Amino acid sequence: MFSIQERSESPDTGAAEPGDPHVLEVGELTVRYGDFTAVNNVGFTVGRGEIFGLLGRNGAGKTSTIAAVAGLLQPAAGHVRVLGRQLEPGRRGGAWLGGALSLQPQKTSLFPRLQVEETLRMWASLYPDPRPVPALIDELGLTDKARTRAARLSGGQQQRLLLATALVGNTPLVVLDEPTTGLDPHASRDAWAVINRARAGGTTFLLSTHAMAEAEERCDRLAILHEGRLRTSGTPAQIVRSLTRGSTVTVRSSQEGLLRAARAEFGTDAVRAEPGDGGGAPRFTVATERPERAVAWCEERSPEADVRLHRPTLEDAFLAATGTAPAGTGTAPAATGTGAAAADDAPAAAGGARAGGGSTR
Ligand SMILES: Nc1ncnc2c1ncn2[C@@H]1O[C@H](COP(=O)(O)OP(=O)(O)OP(=O)(O)O)[C@@H](O)[C@H]1O
Repeated sequence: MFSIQERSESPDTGAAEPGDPHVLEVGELTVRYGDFTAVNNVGFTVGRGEIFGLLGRNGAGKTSTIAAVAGLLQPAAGHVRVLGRQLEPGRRGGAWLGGALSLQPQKTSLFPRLQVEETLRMWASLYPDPRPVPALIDELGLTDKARTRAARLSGGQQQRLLLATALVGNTPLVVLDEPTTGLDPHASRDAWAVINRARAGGTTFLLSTHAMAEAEERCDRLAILHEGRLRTSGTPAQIVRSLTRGSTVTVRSSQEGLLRAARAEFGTDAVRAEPGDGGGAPRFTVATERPERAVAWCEERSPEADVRLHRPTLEDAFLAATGTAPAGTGTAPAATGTGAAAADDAPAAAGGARAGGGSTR
């Protein structure tokens, strides 16, 4: 999280240059704090109307990247272009104030004595073409709190107010740092509905999140940062495909000879005995492009077996990209890169579209 207190008085935006398809272009971005490099040569682009998510472990450099994009800190190297216009070196927050970009502030930036509506009117006054405040309050489910002071809101309500302060600017690019953290599932869904409506109107989003399921479902493209470097980027499906081994069937059974029979049926490379986990019967996994067939085979051979099908998720890919994945999750070694996962032909077996083409570095 970050503060938005540092900002320039001088607007620094301009129309996108003809032929520039990107609302945001980040190139070779490096952010240092003293001797420490928090962001190391990171580059990505975000197209008009996209929702682009930044993922990474705590301390990976997401907030530092966002702060540099918003012009809140001066990068040690690299460039940030918003609507085709490069932020001038040394100028902080220029694009933000000029109406090209708005940024979700952190909770400590709320004035505790200002009411919800007052807060939003104050933020709206900073932008050239703000959204109508009452409608936004309604969209975010804060109508009955419109005259409540910020300090009296619950944590989740404050989070919704912060999202509203970013959206009220009606800017082409909106930057959100963990927008749904602390929201209950209903509020989170409402927040995404608001984001999606803004996107349908042409707004572009750059956001950071730790919510893997949300990122997989809601973001058009993602970048995973690891220790300040860009580990991989692409659509959620591309990233899952490039970093996981495809679907895995886990079988727990004491039946004599089942492991040997499974190896004969599915191949020795596909069947892996798993170390004992203290949970009773021995386990093995079958990595397969046709998991339903493997499930049916195991259940027929060993009716008492505990057979579970695991389709790879973005969380598996994230774990593979940023650390060690637990056994049996079907993750491929991180270094295997694009195309490591086998495509699932059967629709029921597909853990998402198998688009391919994600870039893994
Ligand atoms: N002002 C600062 N001075 C020194 N080091 C900093 C400063 N801000 C961040 N860092 C360091 O830079 C690294 C990246 O921090 P950053 O806040 O960008 O990570 P993050 O990915 O947003 O993490 P989180 O998910 O925990 O919010 C961390 O090691 C952090 O300690």
